[in-house]
Amino acid sequence: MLAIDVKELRKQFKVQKNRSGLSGALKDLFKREYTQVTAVNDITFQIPQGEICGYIGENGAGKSTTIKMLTGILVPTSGELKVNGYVPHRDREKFVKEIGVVFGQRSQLWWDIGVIESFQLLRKVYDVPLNDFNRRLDRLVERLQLGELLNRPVRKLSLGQRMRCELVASLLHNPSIVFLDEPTIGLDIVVKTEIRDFLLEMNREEGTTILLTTHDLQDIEALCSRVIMLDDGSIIYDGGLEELKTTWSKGREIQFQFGEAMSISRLQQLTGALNVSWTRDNEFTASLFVPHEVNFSEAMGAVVGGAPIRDIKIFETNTDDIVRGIYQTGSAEVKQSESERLKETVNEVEKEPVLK
Ligand SMILES: Nc1ncnc2c1ncn2[C@@H]1O[C@H](COP(=O)(O)OP(=O)(O)OP(=O)(O)O)[C@@H](O)[C@H]1O
Repeated sequence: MLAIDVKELRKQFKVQKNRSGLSGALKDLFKREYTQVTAVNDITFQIPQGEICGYIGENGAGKSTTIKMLTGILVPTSGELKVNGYVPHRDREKFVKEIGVVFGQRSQLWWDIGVIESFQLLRKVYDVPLNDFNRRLDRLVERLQLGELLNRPVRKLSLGQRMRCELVASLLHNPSIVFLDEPTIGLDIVVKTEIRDFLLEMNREEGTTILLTTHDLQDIEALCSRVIMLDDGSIIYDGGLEELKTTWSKGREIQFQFGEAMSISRLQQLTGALNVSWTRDNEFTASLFVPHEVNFSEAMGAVVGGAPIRDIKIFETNTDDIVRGIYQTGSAEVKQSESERLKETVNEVEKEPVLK
């Protein structure tokens, strides 16, 4: 059975229009006008059990709305949706026992009471047998080092401490699917790493399926083999993270610092017929973009063998840049070749006066 099975899922919100000015406000009083916002636009995807999948997109792309439908908080406008075989908004009572949810920006713990009391209340909500609860709580408390925090009220915890408690709260009933909406938001790198390690371990040992929403692509790199990317309510990419990186990074950039001044025509002479492109930073420094289809050592050898070199730096395109590029074009399909882009840069540089 699939953990998550979504077909043509859509969510539209009816939003009241506000007309401008006093007369507009008066008109609004007597006759309201509404407009439709399509937050999620006929998306289809499946997640097998035991997978950790990243769900990413710019602000307002529709991530939280999807998670809210998957967890039964919102009713879809149309489409089909099954989580562990249940229709979330219909089978809520049975369904909630199988899922854990963490909304990084909201707490499921009671603010003024001790953490342990919140956990005990959640045991009652989820109807967890006392022995199972105690066993699981002991393990989680030890693993996430919460021992000293259990009797403190939630309002007195730091953000990192609270987030570790939120995770425990979402896992006390041993769910097989966990939805994490920005679980590392605002945390320092130490706590982020602890949480990532814990999630990986839980996935490995217990086979827990995780759907993770985040703006921190290092969360995705550390945890997810697959990523679903959303733009304006539609899925624009669904596949492996490595595949996304190779398809989109297009190649590598080598920055050369030369021992003598180099003109753009001399640089181009060095690499001859190779399908690479140059960007000249100043008279002694230039960057060479080598697309994946060009042999990297051949390109490097052509330059090193033909000009005096002082220093070389090699840059891989990082995931943040790749994803930013996709967000900007709004599609993981339509893309301008990186080498074409860099050729344009060279043309612009050529037009500039040569630095002396
Ligand atoms: N209750 C609502 N009523 C009206 N519009 C809504 C409602 N909830 C969300 N929207 C709209 O739906 C769209 C998607 O919002 P959503 O919160 O799902 O995006 P998101 O990808 O989670 O963004 P963020 O990264 O900022 O949390 C936005 O245009 C938002 O304004």
